[in-house]
Amino acid sequence: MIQFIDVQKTYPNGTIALQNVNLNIEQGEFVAVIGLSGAGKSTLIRCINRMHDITGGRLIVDDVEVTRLRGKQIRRFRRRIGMIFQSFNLVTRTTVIKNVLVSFVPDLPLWRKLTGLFTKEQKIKALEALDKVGILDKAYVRVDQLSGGQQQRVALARTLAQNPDIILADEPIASLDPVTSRMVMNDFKRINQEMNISVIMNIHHVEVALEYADRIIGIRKGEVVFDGESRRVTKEILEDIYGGNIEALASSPEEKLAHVR
Ligand SMILES: Nc1ncnc2c1ncn2[C@@H]1O[C@H](COP(=O)(O)OP(=O)(O)OP(=O)(O)O)[C@@H](O)[C@H]1O
Repeated sequence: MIQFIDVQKTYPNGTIALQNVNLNIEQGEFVAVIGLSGAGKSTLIRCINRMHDITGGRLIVDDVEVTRLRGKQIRRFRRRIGMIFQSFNLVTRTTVIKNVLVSFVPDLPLWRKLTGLFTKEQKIKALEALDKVGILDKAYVRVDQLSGGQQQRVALARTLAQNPDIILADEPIASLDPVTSRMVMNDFKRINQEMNISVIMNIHHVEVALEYADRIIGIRKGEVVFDGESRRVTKEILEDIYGGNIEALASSPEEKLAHVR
């Protein structure tokens, strides 16, 4: 379980990114964090694996007080938490399988990871992870020959090979077209349901968030202004989260917000 207790985050320049955040996220939940640009979505997600340090309150992940972790403890802790970025963060000039194998040697320098020798067992695990996201046939293809959606699946496979309890996804579909976005979201959903991995996703596409996530956390100016099941989200709630400006959410709000009552 992930617990935010009165969490505050103020950046060194004085920007208050999070305030009074209280949340409990159970193992296996699929949570989407939504809100305007600058609301604090990324900060909230990145505090969970200590990419950012909170400046007030407490953050507890499965009984571990995250702020108390030091050095190696942080690295060990992060191995249980996969992270997916908008930009995929892959080494594009090498093969898919090498990118996945990287997850087995998190503490080595990059050049060792890429030249490193891996055991048969690790290779099998890497191939299994690629199979889970449907790109086993691309294992020996160079990453720069893949589409954006396929690259995001490689990133997902790399995270899966790490055997995480939690996957944090920071705008994972922001650079993908709508069809590919759905394929990647289907992967997230399947992984969440079949492997009971918690997914906490920061996402701009409200209609996708409502369709795929079980729970929505709405953030405005660093505060949680909505926290509840996706099916309970109404236009009024969206107006509250987005400061009354839901037309700005989409070029065609009627279509995009079709799931909202
Ligand atoms: N490293 C930083 N130093 C100072 N201020 C920051 C830093 N990172 C983010 N901020 C500020 O903190 C606030 C929250 O930013 P954050 O990136 O969490 O928002 P967001 O909701 O994820 O936005 P977006 O959707 O545009 O990515 C913003 O005002 C932002 O300018």
